[in-house]
Amino acid sequence: MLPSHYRRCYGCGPDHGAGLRMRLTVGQQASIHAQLEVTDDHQGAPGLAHGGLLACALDEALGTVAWLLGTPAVTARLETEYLTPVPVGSVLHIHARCTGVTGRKISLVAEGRRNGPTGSPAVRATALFLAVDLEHFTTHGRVHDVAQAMADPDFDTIRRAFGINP
Ligand SMILES: CCCCC/C=C\C/C=C\C/C=C\C/C=C\CCCC(=O)SCCNC(=O)CCNC(=O)[C@H](O)C(C)(C)COP(=O)(O)OP(=O)(O)OC[C@H]1O[C@@H](n2cnc3c(N)ncnc32)[C@H](O)[C@@H]1OP(=O)(O)O
Repeated sequence: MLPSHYRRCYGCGPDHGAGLRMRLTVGQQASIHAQLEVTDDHQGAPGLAHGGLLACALDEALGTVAWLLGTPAVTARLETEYLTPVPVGSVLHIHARCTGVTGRKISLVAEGRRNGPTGSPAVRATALFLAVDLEHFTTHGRVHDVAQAMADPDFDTIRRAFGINP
């Protein structure tokens, strides 16, 4: 299981009061498994998950795959296909993987399945991430949030990302 890359991240941060609190685990090669429990707070229509929120959950898993490759990266493009509605109370089993790297460009795909990791896909995403350096965050982020993130005792590990399954 990977640690959160930022304690106040909406997708994975343990210190985000209203976030998704996703837990992400490393799969084979450059891939990530994650689960999203769809709750009352995630509705877009009565009893159904909001599509943008599902895209967010896939984005989180996709970004974590890029992080596994040893570099922070940001979403440049994210295309989502919604195949079946996802009711409140479902657990979405997400698998995201890298399909190729060209220079700074990282191509990725993800699927979210209901009723277990081998259930039929409810949502799919194709994404392009761009590898960035730390200055991307220090230049664009709000100053006091950046300072707080850099004061995290785990910051050195976070900025280096991971060399799992190299
Ligand atoms: C200090 C505290 C730091 C704490 C954090 C530290 C580490 C954490 C890092 C990672 C976290 C780990 C896990 C992540 C989990 C979740 C992730 C969520 C991810 C997000 O939620 S993240 C937010 C949304 N995201 C943005 O906020 C991006 C805004 N955006 C930009 O910041 C720029 O736009 C950027 C950087 C994307 C590119 O800008 P740039 O100047 O670097 O690159 P440039 O434009 O030169 O493009 C180079 C080549 O990419 C092609 N290209 C570019 N964009 C394209 C597109 N859209 N479609 C197709 N091709 C595209 C060009 O066509 C060219 O291609 P070619 O080389 O072939 O010509």
